[in-house]
Order: sequence, then structure tokens, then C-alpha cells
Amino acid sequence: MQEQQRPLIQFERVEYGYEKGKPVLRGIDLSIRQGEFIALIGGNGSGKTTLAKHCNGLYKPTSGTVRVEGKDTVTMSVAEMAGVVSYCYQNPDHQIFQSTVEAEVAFGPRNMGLSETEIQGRVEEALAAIGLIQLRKEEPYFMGKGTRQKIAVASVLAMKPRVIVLDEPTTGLDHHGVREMMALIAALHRAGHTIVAITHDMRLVAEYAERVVVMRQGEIICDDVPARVFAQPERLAEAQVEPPALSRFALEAGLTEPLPLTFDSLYVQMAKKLQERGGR
Ligand SMILES: Nc1ncnc2c1ncn2[C@@H]1O[C@H](COP(=O)(O)OP(=O)(O)OP(=O)(O)O)[C@@H](O)[C@H]1O
Repeated sequence: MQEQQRPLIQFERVEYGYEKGKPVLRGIDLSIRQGEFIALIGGNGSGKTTLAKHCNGLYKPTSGTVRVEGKDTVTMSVAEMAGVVSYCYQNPDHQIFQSTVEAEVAFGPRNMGLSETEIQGRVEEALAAIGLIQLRKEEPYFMGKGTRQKIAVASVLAMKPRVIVLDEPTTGLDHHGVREMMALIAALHRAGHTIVAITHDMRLVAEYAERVVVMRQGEIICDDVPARVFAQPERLAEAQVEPPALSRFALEAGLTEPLPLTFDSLYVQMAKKLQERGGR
């Protein structure tokens, strides 16, 4: 079996409710494999955050099972799982509470019970990867949203998780901040991290994700590569999701190959089509 194919996180018939008799997750079956870049999409309240928080055991299923590297999350603490799966909060202020950037980034590794030398090495490495080394002694509280979001990602990275779950990592960032954050996430993916990202930005899904999981009222209604997911506008409308402009263009132009939905790939397909027509 290829490394890419090994399930790292496995949901089986997972149900979850915050209140009795009001299920929020309804029979989730999902396998997340090593090296994937998954976008989790769906309307407000469809259960994305609730599902994401099951990936690292922040929440445990009401029924069904979630297995991380084959182990039932019911039997593991979040700290135990931190080296495998880490969750990055939608609002960095829910995550950041130390008085300096380096103390914040050191918090996770310290919680994992690592030695001081190992902790310092990891802090250095994570801050360098995110490009924040010069801010290590600064106080995170006064920094802009984009920088606080990056500190939150560095804190997660310092735990060296195989899977990074990001809850709306670009919300509240300006265009430049969105581009920077997505470039950073793409680099983490290239470096071997499995990425699960919740987002409402379909343009980013089309551009970066390799697989899209669509939720509606606590269920997964679609799970496929972006081009095939976005080729089902009626289905997506049920989940209050509108396909990005590029995929609508691709559909109308009859470009059906499930390539990444970027201008470049559509251009290549268009050129091929025109060549075929010219050759006839
Ligand atoms: N702590 C909580 N207590 C009670 N109900 C909750 C709690 N958190 C979420 N819910 C409810 O569970 C449902 C799913 O919420 P969840 O946050 O998982 O959805 P979501 O798809 O992430 O939404 P959004 O896109 O708005 O962030 C919603 O009806 C929400 O009101």
C-alpha cells in the first residue's frame, strides 16, 4: 500500500450531539490518509468544526468510533495525540495566552513532556518555518490578526503533528494575509504534513485542496476531488455552497477533466480542445 493510501484517521458511524436528542454529527464515515490536503466545506452549522474537533480527541463520539493511527480516541488524551494530530483554532485568541511568542510556541511541546533542549529546538524550527523568528521575544497580544494566526500555526507545528487541522485559517485576513497563509499551508503540505482545512472560501478550495468533503446537517453528502465536487452545483446548493467562478466557467466550456481548478490547468485544457478542433 502506498504511504498516501494509509488511513491515519478513521471515522466509523460517528454520531455526536451537544444536547441529548439533538444530533450534530449523524453517521460520519471518513478516512483521512497520510499526505492528503482535504478541504472540509458546508454551510454554517453543518457540523464542520464539530467533526474537526473529533480528529484530535477534543471531542469524543456519542456513538461510533474515531481511530487515530489505529487507536480509539476514547482511550487517548489530547496531549497524547498532539504529536499526531493538532487542531488550530479559527480564532487565534482562543489559542494564544502566553506573554511572549516563544513561550506560546513552547507551550505545546512542554505539555507533551519533552526535554527543555528538545523544546527549544522545536520552537526555533517552528518559528523559522513560519518566518517569525525575529518576533520571538515579543508579546503576541498586540500583533495583527495575520501574525497571531501565524503564531497559532507555529504553536501547532512545534508539536510536529502528522496531521494539522485548521479551522478557517484565512478568516479575517486581508488579501495579502490570505495569500501568505495559504502559501504557508501549502508549504507544510509539501513538507509532508497531512492538512485538513475548514473554509468557506471556494476559490481557495479549488486552488489548493486535493480532496473536498462536503457537509450538510451533520452528514457528508459529497467526498471527491475539487473539480468533480464543483461540477455538481445542484448538490452543493443543498449544502449552501456555491462553486467558484473558475469551475462554473469550466462546466460551461465543457472542460470535464478532474484537473486542479487553476487558471493554468484550464488554459491547458482549453488549448488542447482548440487544437483538437483545428485538427479535424
Ligand atoms: N458548544 C456547543 N454547544 C451547543 N451546540 C453547539 C456547540 N457548538 C456548536 N453547536 C451547534 O452544533 C451545530 C454544528 O456546529 P459547528 O460549529 O460544528 O458547525 P460549522 O459547520 O463548523 O459552522 P460554521 O461554518 O458556522 O463555523 C450548530 O447547530 C451549532 O449551533
